[in-house]
Amino acid sequence: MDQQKAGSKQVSHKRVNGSKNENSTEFGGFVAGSFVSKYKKAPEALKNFHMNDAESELEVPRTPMTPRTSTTPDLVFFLNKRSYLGHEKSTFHHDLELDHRPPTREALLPDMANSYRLLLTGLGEDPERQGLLKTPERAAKAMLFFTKGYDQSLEEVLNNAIFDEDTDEMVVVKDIEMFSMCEHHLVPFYGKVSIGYLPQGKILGLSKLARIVEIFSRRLQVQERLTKQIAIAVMQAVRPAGVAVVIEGVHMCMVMRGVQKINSKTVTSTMLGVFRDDPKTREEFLNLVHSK
Ligand SMILES: Nc1nc2c(ncn2[C@@H]2O[C@H](COP(=O)(O)OP(=O)(O)OP(=O)(O)O)[C@@H](O)[C@H]2O)c(=O)[nH]1
Repeated sequence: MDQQKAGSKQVSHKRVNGSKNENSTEFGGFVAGSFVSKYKKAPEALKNFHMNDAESELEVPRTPMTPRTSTTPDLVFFLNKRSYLGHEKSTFHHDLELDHRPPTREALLPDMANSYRLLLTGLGEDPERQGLLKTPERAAKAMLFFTKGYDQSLEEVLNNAIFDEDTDEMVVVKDIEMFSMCEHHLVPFYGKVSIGYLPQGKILGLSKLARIVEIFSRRLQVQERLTKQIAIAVMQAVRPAGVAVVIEGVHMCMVMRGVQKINSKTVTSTMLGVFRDDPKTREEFLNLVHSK
């Protein structure tokens, strides 16, 4: 993953004419209703599952909140439908491509693989032919990797890499590579994320900005929500005077199928706090993002 981020650039730049507005963060506006109310119809195990406070605060409407199976044996049982397997017994444990911590969703793999087997049959393929024999398992693992962000929390990812620093200069990390999955077609969209914030006494470990991108991009997404979630997470992590996020994305659902526009790019932005209120601060950020 670190290799993946090798192309990202960090810029620290003095703020010019940026006025602070302590009361202007819009962060609270995105807080959605409780987890339980979203899963009213879910089985008991799911209803009783509690996200940690940090993550639930980050949720915006329509965000899928996949339970984190690592800490909830009952939930693993529910998802696995057959029996609860401790992680230590799982044959997938060392095989899974998740790099952030021991895999937690391996209990899903058999059911997911069966679904892929059905899919292959639906396509008119023979899942028993040699080339496809292991495809359902491979595809299931790949899908878990593409959505590994459901298994991550902001708190864990930040790992306390928040430092007291007497600075109010703009920090920008730009061109962070991003890979996500379109929630409408289950095909990838990818692009670059640029994040800026104006610290007020606290700064964030630089790599953590890229890790925040991973938490929210490795899910089923729409680009608008992804942009907003990243901004809110940075706001929550260091309570800066403002956060700006710009994403430029290419959606394979518009390239490989459908309207088939191979050169189109989608640009989304979220501006919070001083970036929203002060045009000069916003302009400074956008200039830094667009500079070579
Ligand atoms: N706003 C937004 N739309 C997205 C995103 N990803 C995919 N879409 C759109 O989701 C829409 C789904 O539209 P539908 O008409 O229900 O599906 P469809 O028949 O597959 O649409 P076409 O892609 O136009 O063929 C399409 O317009 C996609 O371009 C995203 O990140 N943000």
